[in-house]
Amino acid sequence: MNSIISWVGGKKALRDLIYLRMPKNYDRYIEVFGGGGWVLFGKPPDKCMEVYNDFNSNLANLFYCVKERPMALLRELSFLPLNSRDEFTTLRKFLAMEEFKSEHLAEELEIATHFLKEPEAAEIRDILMERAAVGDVKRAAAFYKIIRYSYGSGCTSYGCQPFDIRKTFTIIWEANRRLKDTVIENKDFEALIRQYDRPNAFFYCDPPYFETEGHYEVVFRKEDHVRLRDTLKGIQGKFMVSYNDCAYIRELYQDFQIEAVTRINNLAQRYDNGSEFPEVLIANYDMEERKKSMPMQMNLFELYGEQKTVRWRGKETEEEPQDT
Ligand SMILES: C[S@@+](CC[C@H](N)C(=O)[O-])C[C@H]1O[C@@H](n2cnc3c(N)ncnc32)[C@H](O)[C@@H]1O
Repeated sequence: MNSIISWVGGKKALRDLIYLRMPKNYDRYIEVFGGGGWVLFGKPPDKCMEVYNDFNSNLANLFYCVKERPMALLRELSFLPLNSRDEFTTLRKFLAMEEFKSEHLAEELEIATHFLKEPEAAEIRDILMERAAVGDVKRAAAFYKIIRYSYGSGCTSYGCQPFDIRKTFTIIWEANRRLKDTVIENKDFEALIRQYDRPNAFFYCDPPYFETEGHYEVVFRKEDHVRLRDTLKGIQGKFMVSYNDCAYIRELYQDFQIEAVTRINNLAQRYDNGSEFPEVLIANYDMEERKKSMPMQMNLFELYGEQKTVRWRGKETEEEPQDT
């Protein structure tokens, strides 16, 4: 199925290539940089443990509410018609907390600060803030509308295309069923990977692309690319990372299997028919293992957007001619 939202960097166009390159066996699937969750939504639920994570608390809260509070979310959405720029601006302010007042939260924080000494007070404040971050139906509805109505789902400018949000209710119900057994997390990638790492874990990582980090609300610095590589380097489980194809990322992951793939560039496609975007898939296991165990005709999948394969042999890499 499709995700309930478009998301900058969403992997709709790449996900068939990704499924083919996943490990044959794993007993927990963790989507570390969840975003719109396109890869997760496109595959049948894993029988094993499945985790969706994103450090953006609005996103994690939205998916949490779709999973746990679908009725309340739908009620909130149908009470909130939004078809004008003014309403869009109001919702943005609401999300930026400029107009968001949770009386109970404020009171709880005040009590914690008044009656406890530091560092205990800080610890309790963190717990309260973390709890407030998920399960907030009003915020989830506002965020969902912002995405649906903003230009290119970028959440910053009004898309000017009036449409009835109630038409999307069916997909919210579908998503509710799809997420039934999925754990929703709102953590920084390093804490998440450490928490879920086991020998049979599989982490799919789709971080902000190198030099396009600014497209997201959550700050991702250049050092974070190195921190991600270092975290993954030491894990017991398997990982796959998707990135834009560039020298910096190839150098950073030179000790792993790197495969070049291309997909249609959705934005450029509007102006330049047929434009493709070069990307890489990187893994600490053999990405061919699933394909090798499939019947020959499955290789038809590879006709989609594939340029060349770089095979990984320990530290040595070797370019192979294009698959035909
Ligand atoms: C390329 S997008 C993921 C797109 C997703 N795969 C999809 O198909 O929709 C990258 C995501 O990483 C999230 N992110 C940024 N910094 C993060 C961090 N430190 N830990 C976890 N997630 C982070 C962003 O909020 C963003 O949603």
